[in-house]
Amino acid sequence: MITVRAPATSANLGSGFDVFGVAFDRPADIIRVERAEQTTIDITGVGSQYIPTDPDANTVGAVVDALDAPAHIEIDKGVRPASGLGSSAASAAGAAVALNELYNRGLSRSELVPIAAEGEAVVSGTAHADNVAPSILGGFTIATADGVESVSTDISLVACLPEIAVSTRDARRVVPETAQMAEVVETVGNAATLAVGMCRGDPDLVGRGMDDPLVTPARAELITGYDAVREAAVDAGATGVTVSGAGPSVLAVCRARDQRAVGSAMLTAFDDHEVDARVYQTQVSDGATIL
Ligand SMILES: Nc1ncnc2c1ncn2[C@@H]1O[C@H](COP(=O)(O)OP(=O)(O)O)[C@@H](O)[C@H]1O
Ligand SMILES: N[C@@H](CCOP(=O)(O)O)C(=O)O
Repeated sequence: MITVRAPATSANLGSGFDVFGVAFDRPADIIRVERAEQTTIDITGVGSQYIPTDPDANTVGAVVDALDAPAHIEIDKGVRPASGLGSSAASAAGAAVALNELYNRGLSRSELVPIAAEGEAVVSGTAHADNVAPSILGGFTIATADGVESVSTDISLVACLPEIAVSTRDARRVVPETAQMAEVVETVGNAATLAVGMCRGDPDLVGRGMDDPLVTPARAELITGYDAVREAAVDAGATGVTVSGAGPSVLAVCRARDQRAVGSAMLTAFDDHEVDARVYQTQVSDGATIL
């Protein structure tokens, strides 16, 4: 049996829609795989009652197919589904790393990224790799059609997960189909600023680079209290705030010393809108680990 811990992730970071991602140190999914004639899936943990065990509907099933690696797969969910914290991706990433090991396929971590992304196509309709890339490789990742880059960095994060469910499939429907050239120019500038900030470990640059005039405003409408939560986080010291992935989690970047205050301010702002929430104080961390 092979056991893998695959972390939660936050995709987009505002200006890097479908491209940027970061790995968290927690929460995480634990994936256990054993060789079998036919693939079967058992699921426990947070939100497991909402996740299909049919391999054709679960993100790990697509990974089994892509690696031709039938197995009995146990998924212990630490990452709540429909959270904006890469729940479906954590399982797919963990399964890709575990099955590659179980069947000695010999693929590199980078080569496993497009394979795990096939799992995302099952649930969201698009094989976007911006969650599976950091869950497999760790760090800050840039995933494009031509490959994936990963940078280790020391950046503190706060993710606030409200008791609201937003499916990635639904949240992709609100993304505008066209953009004005001025919006494209602004987004390119912000994305470049963010990437430099990650390389330098500079929370001010990262926060400045998270602004996005295209996707985030449409997604924010799906999150009760988003504007108040954003404002509260900034007042408490966050250098940047955006929707985590497709939402409903809200992601803040800050200095380590401000993490507690930022988290507390975000919780209070959601509470003011009668939304229960929980907070993860985390930092950009390693990818999937074979235990
Ligand atoms: N292994 C899995 N883990 C989590 N969700 C899964 C898994 N397989 C399929 N799903 C489905 O994917 C959807 C959640 O994925 P998604 O909407 O992308 O949310 P998240 O942002 O948390 O990844 C749910 O409908 C869930 O049933
Ligand atoms: N780029 C995707 C990311 C979805 O992330 P998730 O954590 O919400 O699954 C998108 O924005 O649709």
